[in-house]
Amino acid sequence: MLELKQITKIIGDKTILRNVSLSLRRGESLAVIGPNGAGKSTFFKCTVGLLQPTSGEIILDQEIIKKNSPLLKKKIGFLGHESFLYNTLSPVENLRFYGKLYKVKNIEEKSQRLLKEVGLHYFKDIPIRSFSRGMMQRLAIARVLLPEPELLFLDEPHTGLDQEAVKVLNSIIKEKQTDGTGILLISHDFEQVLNLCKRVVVLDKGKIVAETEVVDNMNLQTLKAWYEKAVTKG
Ligand SMILES: Nc1ncnc2c1ncn2[C@@H]1O[C@H](COP(=O)(O)OP(=O)(O)OP(=O)(O)O)[C@@H](O)[C@H]1O
Repeated sequence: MLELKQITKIIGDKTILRNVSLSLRRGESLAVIGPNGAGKSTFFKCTVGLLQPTSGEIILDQEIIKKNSPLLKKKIGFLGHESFLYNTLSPVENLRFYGKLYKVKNIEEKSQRLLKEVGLHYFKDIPIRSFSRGMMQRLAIARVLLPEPELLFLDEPHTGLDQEAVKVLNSIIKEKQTDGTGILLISHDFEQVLNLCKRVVVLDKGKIVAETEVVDNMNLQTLKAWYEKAVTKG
């Protein structure tokens, strides 16, 4: 289980996150939504170990986590705004590279299976420089899944994707949920939030201002109305 306790991040003289506390269990799916500039990406970077919080604690399976901690690398798969893929390499070569970096066993077999799963099997040996955004994102997802993370953190993963790529991405996220993987989704897309998550928090001006369970009768309209109210209050 991941627990964030009173995370504050100050950069220069700007307080970007203020005492953010949250927890995420395996098999849970949590969305973080909020206006532009609310601090969502900074929150994401702190939780995946790319940024060190100014104060507060990140606890993963009872262990306090610091920036670049090996435990974070092992257990959390994250997909941020950068794909961390190499343009001159093919999908297979990219996965082989990351597989070695993360000491994955049976890299070749797992890579083939994942490339089929994300629909890139026919393009597996072509350098990715000519790939579309959707294809890149499919490969980025395969890269994240290769070490079989226990928690999957996704920052705006649907942005710029075509419908087919959205379908592939969502079916993978749902499959991982049923396998017990914890999902944290940062998104502007309320439809995807409703479709994929069971719990939603609103981050506004660096603070969590509201939280709700996604109940069965919640639709796009009720979610939006709840969000607007939370942001106006916050
Ligand atoms: N390295 C930095 N130095 C100074 N200010 C920063 C830095 N990173 C982020 N900020 C500021 O912190 C605030 C929150 O940024 P962040 O990118 O986390 O927000 P966000 O909610 O992800 O926004 P968006 O939805 O537009 O991506 C913004 O005002 C941003 O300009």
